[in-house]
Amino acid sequence: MGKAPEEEHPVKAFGWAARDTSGVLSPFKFSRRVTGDEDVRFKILYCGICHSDLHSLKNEWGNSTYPLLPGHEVVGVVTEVGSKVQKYKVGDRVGVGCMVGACHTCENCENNLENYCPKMILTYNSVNYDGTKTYGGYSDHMVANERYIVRIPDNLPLDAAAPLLCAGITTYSPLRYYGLDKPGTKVGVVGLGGLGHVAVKFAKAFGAIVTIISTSPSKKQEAIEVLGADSFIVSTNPDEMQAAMGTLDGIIDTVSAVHALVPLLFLLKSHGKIIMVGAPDKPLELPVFPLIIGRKTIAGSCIGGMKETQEMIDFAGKHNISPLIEVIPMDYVNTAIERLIKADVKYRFVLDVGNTLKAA
Ligand SMILES: NC(=O)c1ccc[n+]([C@@H]2O[C@H](COP(=O)([O-])OP(=O)(O)OC[C@H]3O[C@@H](n4cnc5c(N)ncnc54)[C@H](O)[C@@H]3O)[C@@H](O)[C@H]2O)c1
Ligand SMILES: [Zn+2]
Repeated sequence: MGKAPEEEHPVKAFGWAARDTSGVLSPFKFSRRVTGDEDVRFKILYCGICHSDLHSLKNEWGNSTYPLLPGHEVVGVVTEVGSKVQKYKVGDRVGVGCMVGACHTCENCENNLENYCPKMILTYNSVNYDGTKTYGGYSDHMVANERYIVRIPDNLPLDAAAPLLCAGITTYSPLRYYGLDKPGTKVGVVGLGGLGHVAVKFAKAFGAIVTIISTSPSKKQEAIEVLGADSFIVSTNPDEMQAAMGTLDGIIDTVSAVHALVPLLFLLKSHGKIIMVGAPDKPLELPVFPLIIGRKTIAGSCIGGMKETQEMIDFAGKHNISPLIEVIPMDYVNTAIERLIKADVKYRFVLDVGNTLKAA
């Protein structure tokens, strides 16, 4: 039997965790390590709620261990730094995204792609170098090696910057890697939630012509007037889908549940690509003929490396890209999760941890 979460490390910590697959969160006492030589400790002020938190809370991917304390869009202010920390000082505005560790010797790590390291340590529901569990950002403070700390640009509000640490990098990285970042490129975005709406903002900032493909006609006006999308297709409307056939260079697919790929393949030009970032818990159906005809690609992408994450958030600062958020108190978290299941959020819940997380 290992030690209780509260006794594992010297520094007391407090947050909200789920104890079982019901996913219901409640106050939870645990502990975090002392600030190591290369560590940055920060007080958490805000934490975004990603759909991955929901998948994990309810063990939809089959890999959850409990207690599970989610949160990987974590921002706050530095309270302590280790003696060898170079880049940060007390008072800096910083964040942590989906990872807090990797092997640092494999080919991916050497190429600044810690996100593809087989030994990547996730911010929560993962195992630390010392064998203890990782706990996420629905909590009072965080400690991480400075390599996994991101500096938040001065002009970005901290609450709205939080979602960039997952939703931001997860959409920025494939737009860049798959060449969908060129002015005039025709980019489709499927699923207008947390990831999707940020994908629209980045694609627009790159100069792309952006089409949203959504099941919800009610989102159209805002998508065009507020998010700046160039067009909006209702995926359940055959006429609109038919009219857009063969028009897109690439599609970022952020849908969190099982859905049809073939209608999306038909929207692509020849040589077009669909990049899957949404992570449904069950396999999607993929007939190959719509792929062969027109030499189309279906690919995937997982968050982004730390170097690219800093680049992404600096780009967001430069172009004033702020996710649209609904800031909520900590004790609203279970209601927020229920609303996220119904896609009832525009477009990201962000927990006001700093003002509303009360120690037991
Ligand atoms: N690849 C990665 O690195 C990565 C990173 C973060 C999140 N994710 C995954 O991306 C997905 C989206 O995350 P999010 O936080 O943006 O979620 P979200 O709930 O904010 O958005 C999901 C969107 O998908 C739409 N949707 C749901 N079911 C649908 C269906 N059957 N058909 C069409 N549209 C549907 C919803 O209306 C919503 O707009 C999740 O599966 C999440 O786990 C992956
Ligand atoms: Zn996420």
